Amino acid sequence: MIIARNLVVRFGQTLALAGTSIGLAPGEVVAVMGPSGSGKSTLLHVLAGILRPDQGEIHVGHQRIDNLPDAARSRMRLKAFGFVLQFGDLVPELSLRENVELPLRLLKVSRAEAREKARGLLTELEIDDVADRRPGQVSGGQAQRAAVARSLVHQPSVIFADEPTGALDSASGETVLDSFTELARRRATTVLLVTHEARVAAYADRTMYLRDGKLA
Ligand SMILES: Nc1ncnc2c1ncn2[C@@H]1O[C@H](COP(=O)(O)OP(=O)(O)OP(=O)(O)O)[C@@H](O)[C@H]1O
Repeated sequence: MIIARNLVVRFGQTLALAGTSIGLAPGEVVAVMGPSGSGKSTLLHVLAGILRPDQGEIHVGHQRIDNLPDAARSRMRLKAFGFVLQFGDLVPELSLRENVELPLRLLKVSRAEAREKARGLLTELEIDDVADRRPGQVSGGQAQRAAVARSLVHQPSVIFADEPTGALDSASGETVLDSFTELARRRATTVLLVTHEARVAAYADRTMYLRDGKLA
């Protein structure tokens, strides 16, 4: 699903990625672990087309993405990728339901169809009873489950998750990870899971270790 070769990213004197190559198969859940500053978030941002590498190539399916113009990369991100970040990153003014519908609305799916697709996921993630509340009016675990629903609703080919349960206590973190990985596997969605916690990486099919910008 994703093949990246010899990725190099520099921030001034810092070599954040030092010639890293990685391949993710369709439907695979892969964890990337490593100490603080080892380049995990940089790798995620580069693979997701948020950050352009200084060197190297990234292919998603049959398309090379690292050399696409910004507008084309943004469109591809919206269509083909989903994201779950540490603090959910939900729009605070919208209800959980509207947050989950958002990727579909941005892709010009009708309101009725977006509502129907969101409804299914809100039910599966057991947050349908709080779906009309805003992120500030629900628990951290419920908000993270809404972020998971939002990442899946447009059936992306890859979901990028950066410390998705880092802000939760371990019990709510496990509930979120259980449903996230179960739903992603059922839909054969590839997941790249960045974490420094072994108990989070345990949900993946395979774990890769980054150290000083290189995969071990
Ligand atoms: N925008 C930036 N400007 C300058 N240096 C940066 C920037 N982003 C990352 N770095 C540096 O690049 C290296 C890799 O950072 P990165 O955030 O990818 O690590 P990480 O493994 O995700 O760390 P953590 O687990 O602490 O989030 C670090 O040395 C970091 O200080």
